[in-house]
Amino acid sequence: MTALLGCIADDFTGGTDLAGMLVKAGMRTVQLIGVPTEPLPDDVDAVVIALKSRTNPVGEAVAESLSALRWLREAGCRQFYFKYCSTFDSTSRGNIGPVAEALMQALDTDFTIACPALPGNGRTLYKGNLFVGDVPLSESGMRNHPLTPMTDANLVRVLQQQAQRKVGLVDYATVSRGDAAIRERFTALRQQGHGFAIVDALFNADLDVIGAACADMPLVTGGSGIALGLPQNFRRRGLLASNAMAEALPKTAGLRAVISGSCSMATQRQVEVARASFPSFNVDPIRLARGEDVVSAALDWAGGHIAQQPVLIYATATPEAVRRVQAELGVEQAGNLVENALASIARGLIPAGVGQMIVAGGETSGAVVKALGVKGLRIGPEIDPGVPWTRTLHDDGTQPLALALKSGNFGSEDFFLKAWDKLR
Ligand SMILES: Nc1ncnc2c1ncn2[C@@H]1O[C@H](COP(=O)(O)OP(=O)(O)O)[C@@H](O)[C@H]1O
Ligand SMILES: O=C(O)[C@@H](O)C(=O)COP(=O)(O)O
Repeated sequence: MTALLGCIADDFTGGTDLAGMLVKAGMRTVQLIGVPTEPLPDDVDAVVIALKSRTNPVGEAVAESLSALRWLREAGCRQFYFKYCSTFDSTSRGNIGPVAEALMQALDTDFTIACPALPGNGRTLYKGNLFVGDVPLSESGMRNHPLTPMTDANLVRVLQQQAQRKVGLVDYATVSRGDAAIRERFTALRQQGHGFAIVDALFNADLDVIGAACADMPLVTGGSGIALGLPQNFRRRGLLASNAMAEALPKTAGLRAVISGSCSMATQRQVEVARASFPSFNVDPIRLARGEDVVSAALDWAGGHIAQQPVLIYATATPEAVRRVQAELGVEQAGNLVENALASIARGLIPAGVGQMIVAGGETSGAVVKALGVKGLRIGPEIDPGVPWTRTLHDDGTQPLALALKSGNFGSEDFFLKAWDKLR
């Protein structure tokens, strides 16, 4: 059987978030890192190609996404999904608009939705405005994001800045009337020349209805939430069995480490809580910029602790501290220095016996997964909404690693403490 749903995620934590949702909805799912060269395993219903294209130059992001789409089409997928962040992380240049438009053109379709709603994690949309918990996006911690600060909550406006096609809205009054009403509104928007519909959603039940309304769309774009509504479309058509065992993973042994490069508010709190429970090492960007060998220092330090308990290695800092560092080093250089250092530390921890690793932060996860040479991930049980455990798929006979790629803003305060229990 070939895969039904082919997904392109713009970062690696976003990829596992999406893949975890699909597994929860009963699709056997693998996440592939970058555009693969090998054929797809055959016991798979959905495939997620995870790119690191969220903050790349637009041209690169478009080219990589198109190349992923080509592979997914050759693999026989019937519907395609472009996954971006539930907080719509992007800048006025993109990359959500330009990538979505390039995929639409390649798939010869002139209409799609854009819906980052994820009610389970507090991301809801009303009148086109994205809320994070109780506040509009622009008042949430995302306004201080190191790479993609989000300062406008109105997604019709945000997407319109990045897109050539007209952006319209399917508001909650329509969504609450069900999938037929949503489809009617799609038709009306399309006739008025819109290429995108931002779709309101407040509750998980809305995701099912919106998913049903998108059954015939060649391309759907959104956060991981909307994907929850898509497997049922395949089931209705007799293409997908109920797969209660979709999340089963073999056990993975080994020592435990947490690598955190996210500066999001949820991660700041998780780091604080974990620091009270296990040994921690701070990676300071200024020391990195001075050329100090922080990587070796971190690995030497870890060697002294890791046999007894999990270790935490983090660059996570407050918005004020990040601003100071960025003012001194520049946004890009600061980000790259930290990502490279954390990735080298993660690579050094494997020969030290680490077999279970949590990485916090989307860009950070991208850097770590690349440094570890991971080709793909089999998706397993959920730790918290949007964060599943995964198991690495290597093609070089290396020992598999249990890896949890945690999106910056996801997870409960005690995430780094409790996650290991799900591996028992
Ligand atoms: N102390 C710090 N100063 C400056 N930049 C940092 C610091 N710690 C981490 N970063 C950078 O901030 C960015 C965080 O992005 P990311 O890993 O995607 O986290 P999130 O998932 O929270 O968005 C990365 O590029 C990381 O290297
Ligand atoms: O949709 C989401 O919120 C996540 O899946 C995601 O993409 C988060 O990205 P990072 O915050 O950069 O980890």
